[in-house]
Amino acid sequence: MSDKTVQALAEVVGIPLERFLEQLKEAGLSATAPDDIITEEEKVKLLAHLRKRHGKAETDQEAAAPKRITLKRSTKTELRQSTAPGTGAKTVSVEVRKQKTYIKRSEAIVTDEQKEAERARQALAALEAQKRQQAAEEEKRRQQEAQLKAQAEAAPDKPETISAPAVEEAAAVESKPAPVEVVAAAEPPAKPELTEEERLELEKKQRLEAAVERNAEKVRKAAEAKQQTLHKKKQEFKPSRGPTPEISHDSGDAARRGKGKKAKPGARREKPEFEIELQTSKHKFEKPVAPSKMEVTIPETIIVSDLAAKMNVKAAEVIKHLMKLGIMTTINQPIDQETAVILVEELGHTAIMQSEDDFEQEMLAEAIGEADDRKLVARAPIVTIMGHVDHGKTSLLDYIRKTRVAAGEAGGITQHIGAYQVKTDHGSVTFLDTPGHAAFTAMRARGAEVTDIVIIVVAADDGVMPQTKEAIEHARAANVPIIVALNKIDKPEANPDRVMQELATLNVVPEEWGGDVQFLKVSAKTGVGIDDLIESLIVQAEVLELKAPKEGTASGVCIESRLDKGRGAVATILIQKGTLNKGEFVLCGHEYGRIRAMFDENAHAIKSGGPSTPVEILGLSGTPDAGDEFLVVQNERVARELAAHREERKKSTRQAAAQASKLDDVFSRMTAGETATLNIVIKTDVQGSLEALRESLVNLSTDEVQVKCIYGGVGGINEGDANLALASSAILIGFNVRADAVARKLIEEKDIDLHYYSIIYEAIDEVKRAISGMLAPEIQEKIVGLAEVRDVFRSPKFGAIAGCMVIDGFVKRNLPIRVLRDNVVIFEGQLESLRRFKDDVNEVKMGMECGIGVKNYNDVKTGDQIEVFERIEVKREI
Ligand SMILES: Nc1nc2c(ncn2[C@@H]2O[C@H](COP(=O)(O)OP(=O)(O)OP(=O)(O)O)[C@@H](O)[C@H]2O)c(=O)[nH]1
Repeated sequence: MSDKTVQALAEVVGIPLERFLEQLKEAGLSATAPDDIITEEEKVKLLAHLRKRHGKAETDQEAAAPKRITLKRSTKTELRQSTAPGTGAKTVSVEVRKQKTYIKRSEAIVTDEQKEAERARQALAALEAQKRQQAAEEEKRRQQEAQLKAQAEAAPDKPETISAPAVEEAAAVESKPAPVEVVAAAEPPAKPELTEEERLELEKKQRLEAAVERNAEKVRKAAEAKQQTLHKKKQEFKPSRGPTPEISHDSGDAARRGKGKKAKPGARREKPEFEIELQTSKHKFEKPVAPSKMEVTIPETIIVSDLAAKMNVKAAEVIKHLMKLGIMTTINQPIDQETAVILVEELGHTAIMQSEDDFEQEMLAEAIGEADDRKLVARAPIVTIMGHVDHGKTSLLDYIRKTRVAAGEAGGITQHIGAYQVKTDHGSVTFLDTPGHAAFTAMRARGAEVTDIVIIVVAADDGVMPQTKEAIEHARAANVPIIVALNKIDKPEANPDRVMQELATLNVVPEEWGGDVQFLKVSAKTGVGIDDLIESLIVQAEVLELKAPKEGTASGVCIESRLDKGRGAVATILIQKGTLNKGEFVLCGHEYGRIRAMFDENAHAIKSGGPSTPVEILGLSGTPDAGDEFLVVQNERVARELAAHREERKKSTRQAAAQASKLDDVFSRMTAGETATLNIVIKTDVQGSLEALRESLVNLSTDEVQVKCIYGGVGGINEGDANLALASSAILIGFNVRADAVARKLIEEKDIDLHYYSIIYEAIDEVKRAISGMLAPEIQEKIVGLAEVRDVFRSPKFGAIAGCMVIDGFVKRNLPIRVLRDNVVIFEGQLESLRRFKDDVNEVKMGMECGIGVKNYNDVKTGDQIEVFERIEVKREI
């Protein structure tokens, strides 16, 4: 818009010039003469002034009107109230005050937003009015120009006529409406001032509206889509879902009818939105149309229910499939990895075989955090002393400890921690102070191959004895080099040569006779030859090139542990690798903890220990077993998790671990090319049977399988025998002997394959069948009960009657029995009588007392055991 003079503008808006000039003055503009130019800015200023004047008046008017009226009313009433009987009525006056506030509706409902919208609307209207005004002005101007042009063309020399239109215009101005209306008409052009501040707001508003519109569109589309999906799903599920629309319809009715009543479940579905919600949530799970294929990780053994859970199927389903595979299981039974893999693949999934050690290895890698490529240094040999009873094992250990370890110690021997280290000029030797092969084998059975060298102590005055043989066999089974100490050499009756000969017959041949075993003549009493013995140990260690890393985190094995009243769990551990420091977190078996304190064998507190050092540690959560492996871990979390994992693994692999030493498995292992050796541990009642049985069984060896007698002995089966069988993956054969209680527990726990025989041919036949794979129907003996003889009564009518307590299973009148003395079978036969008190009975159960008369046997003694057994035919399957 172009700038105009005051006069021209007064004419345009139709206001007399004087009044216009007055208004300009009021607005504070500089223009005072009719010919002064009014700029755009000034126009805006003027109109703002005019609008202000107009608006204020309105506001004042409105302000005068009341916006809220509050009415108050109070009413007073009297109440007559009767009190206690006979006291008359009481009058209470009650005043009720009511207050009501009326708010002017327009005021009440005009919110800020509405005000805003109103303002924007006004601004918009002003703009439009301004536009219209401009268009009208333009039109008028054009008309005037056209008129002037026409006049100029008609009389070009008559300038007076030019004023004529101006007069007309002035007259027209005079006839213009009242000034108020002028102001009103003039107001729209004044609106541009509003746009300065409010245009932004207007734009904002417009943007907002556009956004709202867009959003509304989106919501509409989403709702449509939802509706369509819902419809589609309804169509899909209609046959199985039943009359959903009807339900919805009914529910609507129910809701309408039952307002205020207890709503029926369907009644809540009145709102369509909610119905959509409900329906969609119902159909969130889409029924899979194709079987889903998943990857199932399978550990070495897995419980049926766990496997089912991994495949998202019911356990019954897994059991059913296992039955199809010919395997009868229960929900809590473990199955081996191979079976599980077959099953998983049959069900269409992918099986991933996972080693139990995988997790442990991962955890250990995290725990140790370093590859074992550490620098190796020479370490002290770890020595175990074995031998027959009273041949001087303890004396030898004591002598060495006294003279070597305690030398220089003020109080002499301080304590026994299960191991100690001896320092010599040539090097150190670590002795495990747990004499006897039982402890040695027990450690081995737990998988701890700790010992580097075994010293077999043989009393030179006594010679080779049963336990000497056992010790030799145990050392051989462990593949550990032997050094023989011919002890008690100080005794006049000592005859080392004879002992050497005896040992030679056992294939322990002295070096001086061309063999490979060092023999040393010693005396644990006088100390003769002890230095030489230690030197031999060091030489042997050098030959073995015993090395271990000295740097880095420590690992090793637990030698022994105990619970101390004041100190808690105390464990002696032998460090095999690295350096152990006080304050580190260790995991030992399934115990763990931070080393609170560490001591050497002299009870001196120490801060660290290197390879082959035995130390006593405090701080473990419990007492680990001898033979448990220990290692340093980074933190308690790793220690705890690994401990829990080990505990779990111990449970689940108990059965699987022992399967390797089953007689039944020999043939399958042979054909699978896995092993060609059948290890046997034999215990018999007499030496004669042992020799006969051992020879017969060893002679069964073929080109394909070698039957190896790890150990044979006379007497009942004890814990050591069971441990040896376990450590050597051997089967246990008891010929006319039985396992004692401790051994039985171990056999049961570790599922060691134990076979009892009373006829040599039976034993030979069974082993023969096992290694040739001939699986004939088998008569198996099953021990059903065991009774202990507590007292023996003599009766003239029945002979000897054993007063017994049934300690296991049950005793049945008509089943065959055996009488055992010191776990050796001394009689086999039948029961003559079975009585409870004075009544003859057929069966007596565990925990009950009874009187047993053994047919044709009167030599029953207190402490004997009566074993009841039955023979059952077992159909064997390939
Ligand atoms: N004269 C003599 N006696 C010895 C010698 N060594 C041990 N003895 C004695 O032999 C007996 C048994 O010795 P121990 O050290 O208890 O024998 P052990 O092999 O440890 O016996 P167990 O622990 O029962 O298996 C003790 O009375 C010792 O004093 C020795 O070199 N010379």
